[in-house]
Amino acid sequence: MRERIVIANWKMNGSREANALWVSNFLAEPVRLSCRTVVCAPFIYLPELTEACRNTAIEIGAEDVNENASGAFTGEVSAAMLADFGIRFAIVGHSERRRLYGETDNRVAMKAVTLVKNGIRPVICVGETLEERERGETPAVILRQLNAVLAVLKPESIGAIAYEPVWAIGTGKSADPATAQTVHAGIRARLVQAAPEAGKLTPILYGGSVTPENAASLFAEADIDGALVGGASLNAQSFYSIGEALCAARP
Ligand SMILES: O=C(CO)COP(=O)(O)O
Repeated sequence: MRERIVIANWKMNGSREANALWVSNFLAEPVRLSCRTVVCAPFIYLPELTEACRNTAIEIGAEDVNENASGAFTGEVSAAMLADFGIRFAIVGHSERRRLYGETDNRVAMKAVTLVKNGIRPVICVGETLEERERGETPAVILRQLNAVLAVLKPESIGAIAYEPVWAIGTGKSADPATAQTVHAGIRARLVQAAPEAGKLTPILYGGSVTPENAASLFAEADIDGALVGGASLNAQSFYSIGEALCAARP
């Protein structure tokens, strides 16, 4: 069976005090979620969060990584450094990184490779802009982003693919479940083409204005195996509710 995962992407939010409160609020929920639960946070908080979540159901991930092993890259963090702190997941290719910092498909693929080399599961984001969708380019854009990764990694090395339509991120306008499922099915088909067995097992997450209200309808779709949650993940109870919806949809 495919793994189910909910991932919080806190982006550039949080404080030591707010993070500690988040963890205690999440752990105060009486039932432990049966799906994998990951919190991706800014680099500086990762060691403290890792300690706070040791022996709990929460795993800690990074929001990005540098593609190089080490050297003169001022301000950057390598995969080996993340591994040194026991980090098991990292997001790469988030649309904010692609758009604001000019990350190319190839650079995203290199980041995924360095993570795998260091035993960290890459969560690879793909997604089209509104203009690309309106021009009917969604399948081609997703395939281009996915192919760059599949050129250097086998599907079994990919921790998860996250489909995040850029127009749905932070807008309150989630993709409707059928629209998301169509893209997820296309991603699944490409993964299976690359590896007939392993491709069936790669979790494909949806991200973009996921809330406790719309989560269940998204998770009812056959190829939506979880969520990458931004805004709603800043509230521990909301993020827990999204996890609950996933566990209920795929017991
Ligand atoms: O970018 C996202 C997660 O990586 C989605 O953000 P929102 O859930 O705030 O739309």
